[in-house]
Amino acid sequence: MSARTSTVVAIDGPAGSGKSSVARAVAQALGFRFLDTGAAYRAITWLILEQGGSTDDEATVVAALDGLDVDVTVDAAGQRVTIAGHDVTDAIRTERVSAAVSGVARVQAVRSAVNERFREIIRVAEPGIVAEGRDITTVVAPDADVRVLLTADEAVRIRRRFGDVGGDQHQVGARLAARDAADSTVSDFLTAADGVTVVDSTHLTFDETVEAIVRLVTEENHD
Ligand SMILES: Nc1ncnc2c1ncn2[C@@H]1O[C@H](COP(=O)(O)OP(=O)(O)O)[C@@H](O)[C@H]1O
Ligand SMILES: Nc1ccn([C@@H]2O[C@H](COP(=O)(O)OP(=O)(O)O)[C@@H](O)[C@H]2O)c(=O)n1
Repeated sequence: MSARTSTVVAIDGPAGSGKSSVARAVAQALGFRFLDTGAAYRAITWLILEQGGSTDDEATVVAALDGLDVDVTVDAAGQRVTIAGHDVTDAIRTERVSAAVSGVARVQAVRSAVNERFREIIRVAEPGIVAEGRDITTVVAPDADVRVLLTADEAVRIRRRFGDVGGDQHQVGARLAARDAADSTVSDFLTAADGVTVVDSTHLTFDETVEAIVRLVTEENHD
């Protein structure tokens, strides 16, 4: 038994599996906080691109950590991300950032720095928090009360992402697959670790997916 009184729900999974939208809805249903950890990696990526750098160059990525002032805040109104005082909540969602973010995520010094901040956010969250990303169930919060690997077939994930961003479906699919391939060399979010429950949303509606996870939390709290 941990001394923690709040409930921590950890969700990992590949791109387009529904992590951020489902996690946000689960948090709303339970009255919990919500943490989208990918936003921090995206913010650092945004900063490097803004400065004209390339995330392919590890030295550039490490240099961006020097004096880094990235803040992920979560309150009732949702999550805001600022970097060096700029609100980048919307700017970090562009395809340009998505295409470059894996270069930042593979740098261990970045992961250690952001994980420290995530753990602090999770530690103080009341009455609970839903945190989602690629390594929440395994590295950031392996002791979470409920740990979920949210999956869906790749074709379905591509269709969902295409529905959000539009453009050329073939290109959207190629980019999503390339990002998952790069990210999976860093974190294993394609197979469930011990004690992690797989929720496959391929044939579930959005609401059914949210309900499946809320049920896991409710069951855990009644144990
Ligand atoms: N079970 C589901 N059924 C249908 N659409 C879904 C489902 N889960 C998520 N979506 C939709 O798929 C899209 C991608 O979800 P998102 O939360 O951005 O995924 P991720 O954060 O894993 O990349 C969103 O438009 C979301 O509403
Ligand atoms: N816990 C996490 C979360 C995100 N990431 C990285 O951050 C990127 C953006 O994450 P995201 O959750 O916003 O991605 P989407 O699947 O929502 O597009 C991922 O492609 C990973 O490179 C990570 O390495 N570890």
